[in-house]
Amino acid sequence: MQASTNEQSSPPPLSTSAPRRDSDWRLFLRLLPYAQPYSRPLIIAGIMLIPLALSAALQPIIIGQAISFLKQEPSTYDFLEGLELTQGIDLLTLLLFLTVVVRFGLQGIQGYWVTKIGQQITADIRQDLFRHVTSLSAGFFDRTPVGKLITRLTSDVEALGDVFATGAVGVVSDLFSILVVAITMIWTNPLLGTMLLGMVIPITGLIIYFQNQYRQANYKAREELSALNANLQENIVGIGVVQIFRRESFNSQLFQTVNKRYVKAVDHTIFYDSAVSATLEWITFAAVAGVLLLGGKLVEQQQIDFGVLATFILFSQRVFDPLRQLAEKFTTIQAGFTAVERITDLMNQPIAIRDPEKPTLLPRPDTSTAIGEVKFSDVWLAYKDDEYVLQGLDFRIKPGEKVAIVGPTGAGKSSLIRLLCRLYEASRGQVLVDGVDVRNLSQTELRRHIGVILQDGFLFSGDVKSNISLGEDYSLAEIQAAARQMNVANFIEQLPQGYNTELRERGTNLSAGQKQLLAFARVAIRNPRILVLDEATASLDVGTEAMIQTALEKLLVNRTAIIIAHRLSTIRYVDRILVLKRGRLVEIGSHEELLAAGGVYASLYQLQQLGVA
Ligand SMILES: Nc1ncnc2c1ncn2[C@@H]1O[C@H](COP(=O)(O)OP(=O)(O)OP(=O)(O)O)[C@@H](O)[C@H]1O
Repeated sequence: MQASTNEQSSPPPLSTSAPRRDSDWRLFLRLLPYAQPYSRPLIIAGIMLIPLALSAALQPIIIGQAISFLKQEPSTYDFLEGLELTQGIDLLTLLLFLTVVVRFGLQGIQGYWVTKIGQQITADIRQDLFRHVTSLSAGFFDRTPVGKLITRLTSDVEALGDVFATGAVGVVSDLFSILVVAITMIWTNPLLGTMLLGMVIPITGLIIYFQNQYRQANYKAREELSALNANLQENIVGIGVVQIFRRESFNSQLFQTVNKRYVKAVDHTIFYDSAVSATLEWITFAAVAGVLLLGGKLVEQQQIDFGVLATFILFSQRVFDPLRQLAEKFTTIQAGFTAVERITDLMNQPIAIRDPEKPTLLPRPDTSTAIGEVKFSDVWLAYKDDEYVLQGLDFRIKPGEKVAIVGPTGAGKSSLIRLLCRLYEASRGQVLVDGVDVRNLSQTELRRHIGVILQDGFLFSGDVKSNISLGEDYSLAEIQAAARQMNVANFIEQLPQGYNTELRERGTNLSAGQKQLLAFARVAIRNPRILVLDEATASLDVGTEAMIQTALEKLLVNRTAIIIAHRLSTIRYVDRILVLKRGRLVEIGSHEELLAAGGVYASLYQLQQLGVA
């Protein structure tokens, strides 16, 4: 099977400056699958909107009726006629009180419910996003700054959560209220009703315009925030280098530039946010003035009563009330939509390296066949289109063989290992483990059988025990056995809480050698058939290195091993040496053979002997 193109070079990067803007409706639809599990409570919350909106629309009518009733106007409803003054007023007060109870009661319950569901939906999205991001290929992480990813996983998801938490999702009920109030107004007095609605429509248009502008500005602001976080993250992770090279003030200036860009972007969002609030402020007063002007004339001409006029003055506030509410929730909602855009952008990142539908299993060890064979068959790799960093690699490593890979820096040693572990996929050719193409194996199966020890043994925050087991089901006895085998048991037992001692994130409370030995124990417990060591013995003192060498010798027994080493003196014990140069395999042979051949290896060796390289 030959892969035709290099998959990892094709996926689009996370979008940056130019916002790819979807309509609100399409964004809303993307959220729907998350809402589905909560459809029942959401429908009940939706039904609650009906009495809520009705009571909002009824209140101005009841107050208008009270005025009409007091003035004994013809527009008084039939059921009030014939009642005594106190009786009628009591009845209307009771009705008003009922609408108030319905509104406050239901609004509270509905708000609580929706917020709670919203938080659950947000948590589901966060969980999905985490799962997706951790499945993305190494290529994606190579081109995406960590700070940007963290922003999307934290503050973007949080911005979405805020839509629910701040009750901004209540705009649905606000919009429904506008509809009910509009119908009631037309039914009460078509002329005044039409006039008020005539004002609502262009204002809604204006608000939509400002909303769009706000969204664009907000997208930009979020991008700048990502850049800010990426810069921060880089400085914190690289603090050692920053301080040693006295780059503090230079980096501070760089940070200031990013910081200023962020402030500028946020300024734009504030402008559109204020524009909406200001528009609604004056329109409400303009509407009351309009009703007074037109309504006053109608009263004069005795076309309507005072009660109706009072009803419409209240309506003119009520109809803009939901719009005002919308404006208040507007920032949160737009930030929420921006967040959905950015979250879906991340969700849409294709998972470049997938497990096959029907994965093959690696042959199990039995007495007749040895396991741990590695074969590269005409393998090419380009990180970027057509820039091949590995070219036509063709070799076979026998089960149990110890092979070193050497070559000048940038020759492609680490890239070769990435292909073997399928962190990247070959642009052309096949990588086979025990005769099976790595693309036909599940990643779990492949990586279970390859133990990798990197230069910097990364430690997770957690105790020593869990840093060896890495969440898999090993008993304490097994963990202790692995630690003993790798000469690290004594050290662990001397720690304050032994195997339960908490290690700090990135293992800064351990020395490089101790971290290395823990990494050995982590691999030893898994008993892989192939061992990969990437510069594992670099940067250690002589004593620790001796300890590591003994541990390593034990680890190498009955396993295939591939060792990348710069210091050629450390790899004399290997069976064969593969020499890479500019992505090509230029020499293969034992130490003695290669020295005798007088090629690349021999000159590298001589340079190292002289202490030049
Ligand atoms: N993620 C990547 N994206 C693009 N190019 C890369 C990437 N990783 C490595 N390269 C390029 O591929 C080439 C081989 O790199 P690789 O890290 O495999 O070399 P190496 O032999 O392991 O080097 P060193 O000994 O310095 O670790 C280099 O030219 C490098 O610039």
